[in-house]
Amino acid sequence: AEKPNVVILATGGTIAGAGADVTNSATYQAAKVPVDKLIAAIPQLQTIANVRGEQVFQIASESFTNDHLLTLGKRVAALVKQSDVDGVVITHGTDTLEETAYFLTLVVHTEKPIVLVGSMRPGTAMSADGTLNLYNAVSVAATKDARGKGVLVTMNDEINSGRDVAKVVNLKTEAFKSPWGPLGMVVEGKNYWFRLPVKRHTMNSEFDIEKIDVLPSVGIAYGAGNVSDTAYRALAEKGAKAIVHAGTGNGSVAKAVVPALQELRGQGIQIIRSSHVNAGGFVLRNAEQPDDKYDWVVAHDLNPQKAKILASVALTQTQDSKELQRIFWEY
Ligand SMILES: NC(=O)CC[C@H](N)C(=O)O
Repeated sequence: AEKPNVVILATGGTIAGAGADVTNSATYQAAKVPVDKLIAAIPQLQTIANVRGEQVFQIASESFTNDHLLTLGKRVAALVKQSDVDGVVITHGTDTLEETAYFLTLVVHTEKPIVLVGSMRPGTAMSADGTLNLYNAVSVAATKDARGKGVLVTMNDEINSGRDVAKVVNLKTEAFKSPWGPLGMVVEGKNYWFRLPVKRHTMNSEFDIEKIDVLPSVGIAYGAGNVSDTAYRALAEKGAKAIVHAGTGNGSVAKAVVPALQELRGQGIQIIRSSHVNAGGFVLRNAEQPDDKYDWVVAHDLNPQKAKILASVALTQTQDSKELQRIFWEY
């Protein structure tokens, strides 16, 4: 049989990082090594697929903007339409990898595998994890088994859903976890699957990158003890169309903040209650706060940064809070 064709879109991050010494596992510069060098370092890639690379960006992922998301999304959407492309791998910094993975899950209409991958150690370090992670990502993108399962993330031998995986530990190579468990494992270039995502994604999404040219501004403000309403009001003043409340516990909102959020909702800004508990928040509607009365939205199980992505994608299509809540339940 002919080998599948896999395109690697490189965006930077630690997987393209370089340090001064082999002992530098955490002190290094991200986004240094070009994609052709990453590919050339793993000749075994060519035994599983015809692999070619494109350098889309060369940045650390904390500097991703909405414009980067749109540029990358449109490139992925164009590639998956080509008959000579069977799968796409995206190398990415790990800090916002979960945001990009979720964004692509929402807006790219394809059954072809799209796999995001990063690393926790630069390629110059002892026990660098990038080569195996990239080999695994290409092997997943090259297989028909990965089709129709939504955007995937391969790190540390696990295959996770791009929808719910998050970076939950830094420094460790087991940095990425989904609160609902991995979809599968990849071992010696073979993938083994155990579950499927049930939320709407890719082919079944009502959103389409080809119809999105601007993402509305959505801000995140953090809940903690002794919090004030300053950050919420500042985001509103700078033109946020929605504010994600990165709340404590079940997205709870401090007494000092509730009046500001009621007022901002009155001005038309959408208020979205999420939770920043890091092993997986789960916000219940009308539990901690009377969301129906205040006309607020709850983020379901999405962490604040994923809630921000879904809100900005959804706001390209609706300004209605009920519709927004439906979208937060379905995606
Ligand atoms: N491990 C990493 O990739 C982190 C490096 C950098 N902060 C980034 O996200 O691009």
